[in-house]
Amino acid sequence: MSDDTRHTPDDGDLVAATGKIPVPEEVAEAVRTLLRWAGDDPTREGLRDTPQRVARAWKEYCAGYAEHPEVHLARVFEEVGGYDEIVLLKDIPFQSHCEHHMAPIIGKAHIAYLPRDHVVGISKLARVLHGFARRLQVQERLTAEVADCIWHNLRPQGVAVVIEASHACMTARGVRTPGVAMVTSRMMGVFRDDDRSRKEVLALMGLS
Ligand SMILES: Nc1nc2c(ncn2[C@@H]2O[C@H](COP(=O)(O)OP(=O)(O)OP(=O)(O)O)[C@@H](O)[C@H]2O)c(=O)[nH]1
Ligand SMILES: [Zn+2]
Repeated sequence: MSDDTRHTPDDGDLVAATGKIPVPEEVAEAVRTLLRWAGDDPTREGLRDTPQRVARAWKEYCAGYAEHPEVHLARVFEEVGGYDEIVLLKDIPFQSHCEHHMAPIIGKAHIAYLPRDHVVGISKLARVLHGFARRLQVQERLTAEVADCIWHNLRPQGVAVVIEASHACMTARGVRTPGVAMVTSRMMGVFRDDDRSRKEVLALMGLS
């Protein structure tokens, strides 16, 4: 018998062969417990692989815990022809999960800043958003974390973040009220201190 046939696959082999991370048995068992508690039979065929799927899905929903979103703001560009007006990334779709019910939060964000000397690659603002959104959140903290990250790492003259989202814990359960959007905002620097700048950025976001 060759070494290969006696070989027991380990975690590295599983990742290499399927691209899937291994799921610890205690995590799978926790999902089985939840399935039983919900009223179903985790041994029936359709649910047999569900614990692994659910566990991997949660790793994906919560991938932000393994990220440091500020790294996306490390590379800046200074040759912008003296551009010193608002930069806005509008209608960025995102998904998060509320920390109270672990239910989806689905919405869009508008992220703006007024540069000081340098700008950042525009995709990086969306990367910062997703880095914080892929965690268990409340919308207020998500809004604040995105704004603070840009403020402290880019050191711009102003930051404005507005998030509009619907919470499945309100639409699919509990009060069961669909069609409701929660709106949160964080204004920093000139957008907080200067009425004209704040009005300008809100108008660009289509919110006034
Ligand atoms: N402020 C805020 N509240 C949130 C967010 N996500 C969920 N919630 C709310 O968190 C609250 C938790 O309330 P609790 O009374 O502890 O939980 P509950 O009994 O399940 O509440 P109901 O959802 O009203 O049934 C609910 O009112 C949710 O709507 C969020 O991002 N921000
Ligand atoms: Zn919730």
